[in-house]
Amino acid sequence: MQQFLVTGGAELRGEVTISGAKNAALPILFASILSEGQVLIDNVPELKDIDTTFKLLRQFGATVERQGHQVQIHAAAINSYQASYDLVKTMRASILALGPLLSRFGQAEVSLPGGCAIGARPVNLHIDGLRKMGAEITVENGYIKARSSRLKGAHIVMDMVSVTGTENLMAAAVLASGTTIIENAAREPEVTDLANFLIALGARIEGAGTDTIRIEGIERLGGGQYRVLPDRIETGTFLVAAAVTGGDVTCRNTQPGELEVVLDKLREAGADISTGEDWIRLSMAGRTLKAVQVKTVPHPGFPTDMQAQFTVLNVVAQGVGTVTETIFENRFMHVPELQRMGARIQLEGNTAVCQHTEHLTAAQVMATDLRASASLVIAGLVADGTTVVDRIYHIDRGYEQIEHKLAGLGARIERVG
Ligand SMILES: CC(=O)N[C@H]1[C@@H](OP(=O)(O)OP(=O)(O)OC[C@H]2O[C@@H](n3ccc(=O)[nH]c3=O)[C@H](O)[C@@H]2O)O[C@H](CO)[C@@H](O)[C@@H]1O
Ligand SMILES: C=C(OP(=O)(O)O)C(=O)O
Repeated sequence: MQQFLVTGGAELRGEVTISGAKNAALPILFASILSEGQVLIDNVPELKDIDTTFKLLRQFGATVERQGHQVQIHAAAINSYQASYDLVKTMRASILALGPLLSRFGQAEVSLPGGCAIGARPVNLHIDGLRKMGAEITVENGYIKARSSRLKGAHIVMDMVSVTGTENLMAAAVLASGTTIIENAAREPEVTDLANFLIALGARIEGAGTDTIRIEGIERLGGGQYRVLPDRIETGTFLVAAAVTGGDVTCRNTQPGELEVVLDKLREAGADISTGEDWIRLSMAGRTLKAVQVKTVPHPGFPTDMQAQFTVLNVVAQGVGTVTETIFENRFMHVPELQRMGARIQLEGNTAVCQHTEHLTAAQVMATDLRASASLVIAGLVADGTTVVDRIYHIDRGYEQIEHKLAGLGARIERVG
């Protein structure tokens, strides 16, 4: 099994190019099933999760061709409607096949994704919404089995804000008959990106990015081209890495407007931040890093996908900081690993109370999920000695070439095994 060896002590300096957003590329790739034509998608990151999505799309019968960050998909001839457990278990976002398959072909069988390290992560909202649109759905032998004649537009009020739930229902509604209104919809930029992709293919969608989305169903969706938005979580991860190492890093090919809360928290932590249309520069320039209080909430609030990284920031910073997780019930698996590196963190319910730790020390630590892994790498960048991060297949799910990008900024990091 591969590991990262991270030797602490180097200040990160220089420029890094941000990849396309995993969490936008995944729903967009799955939603291309809705189109009878050829779809060309650009800025698709090279990630394990994207490879898994290609495998699923090919199993359904679509043709998928990738050239670097460009992907061409043709889903004219689908001949299988099943997303099997062996692939779904490696990537929960496979649930995003459900709405598009059902909406275009009237049938879908998707393995229940099950829980993961960060929580139970049920998919009841996806199922309830599709039922409201007329689907017959049973859950048997670990599979969601859905059938329908043409889906019908519906008024859906989501009980909770769900990102992939909103995406699945919005995508399904594109080919439904009549109008669908989704209330209490997720407002994440990735939801808006999916809507913009579908609109580029001819869909009629209004309100994406607000909590009420209105979709007028159409008969068929044509081909088209689209460019995936930059990854705001990858951007935030590099900015935190720059901040804790006392560095000066410019992220290129990103969108500052998607990261407002994260940038505000970094400024509050003492970083000097400047931005342009598609870049963000963070400079510590001898400034003192100060602990901050963060609480995860749906967009436009502080993203749960950034809390593990801010836990490390708070440990390195002066003072006492808190990180409160309100989205997932078990997203603190990085805490015991950071404690093994000497981090002074106490868990009080859903809050991690972080105290300034003068010296983090290298240790062998284990990645448990994607962002937890990123936080361990960041901790390794400031720890005394060489940290060994195990099970880095988690990090490969969502960070493109992280070791090369970090090394380009002066980090001492090596992939072994
Ligand atoms: C591929 C992708 O985009 N993943 C993101 C997506 O995950 P994902 O879309 O899976 O997360 P959700 O927004 O659905 O989850 C939010 C909360 O709603 C609950 N819930 C969700 C659906 C449901 O049917 N029932 C239910 O109870 C979840 O357990 C969780 O407590 O949004 C999360 C929250 O921003 C991010 O951390 C993930 O990176
Ligand atoms: C939790 C994440 O992804 P997923 O929903 O695919 O598990 C993430 O991107 O941090």
